[in-house]
Amino acid sequence: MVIDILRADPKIELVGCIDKDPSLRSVARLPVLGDDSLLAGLHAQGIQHAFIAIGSNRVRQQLGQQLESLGFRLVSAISPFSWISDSAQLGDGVAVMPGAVINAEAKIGRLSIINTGATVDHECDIGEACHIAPGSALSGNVTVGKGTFLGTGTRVIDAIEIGPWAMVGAGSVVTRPLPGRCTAVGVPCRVIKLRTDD
Ligand SMILES: CC(=O)SCCNC(=O)CCNC(=O)[C@H](O)C(C)(C)COP(=O)(O)OP(=O)(O)OC[C@H]1O[C@@H](n2cnc3c(N)ncnc32)[C@H](O)[C@@H]1OP(=O)(O)O
Repeated sequence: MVIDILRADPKIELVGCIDKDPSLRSVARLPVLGDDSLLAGLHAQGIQHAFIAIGSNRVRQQLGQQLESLGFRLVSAISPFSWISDSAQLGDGVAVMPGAVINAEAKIGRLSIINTGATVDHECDIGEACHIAPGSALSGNVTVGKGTFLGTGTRVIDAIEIGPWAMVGAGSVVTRPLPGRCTAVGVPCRVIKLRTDD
């Protein structure tokens, strides 16, 4: 999906993917150049930009720090079929997939994913390395802490606060604040686990 979006951007020339699987030759017709050990050399050869297309919020956040410490700048992959308000603010390295809508004065933290058809309404504040899965709908003034995952079709009523590294099950309707590092599911959404991991 990210390759499709980046290919549609005339300012971007894709040179290849990095992957830890040595048997992988290409992804969506883009060659796999090798594993992470190539990164420093690629940067030295003049490749200045990278995008991290990894689903795990924690791994994406860690790789973001690693790439920036090597000197890469993180580009964003914004689908031309999404809609983003002029007054919204997006951090570096975000993915905004087709059909996503980001409304007025919303903030999207670096390395977050706003997936297919998800809507983030006015003045929402989404932290770093979050994933708002397909078809989710966040009403106005919702705050989502860093690293949090909202499963497919999550609904959140307005002005709710969800803590960092939370996991919200697909189809949940969040009507009360949720603590950090919880797993919560259902309609209405209830906490079923408090975790120590990210
Ligand atoms: C483009 C893309 O593909 S983006 C990826 C999109 N992916 C998703 O949206 C996946 C979302 N993931 C889920 O909903 C998962 O079920 C999770 C994260 C909530 C599961 O968390 P786990 O900690 O593994 O929970 P587990 O599977 O053990 O289930 C615990 C209980 O919650 C229930 N449960 C799990 N998910 C849900 C859900 N979405 N809604 C309601 N109940 C649920 C289970 O039935 C189980 O109930 P039981 O104890 O009565 O049997």
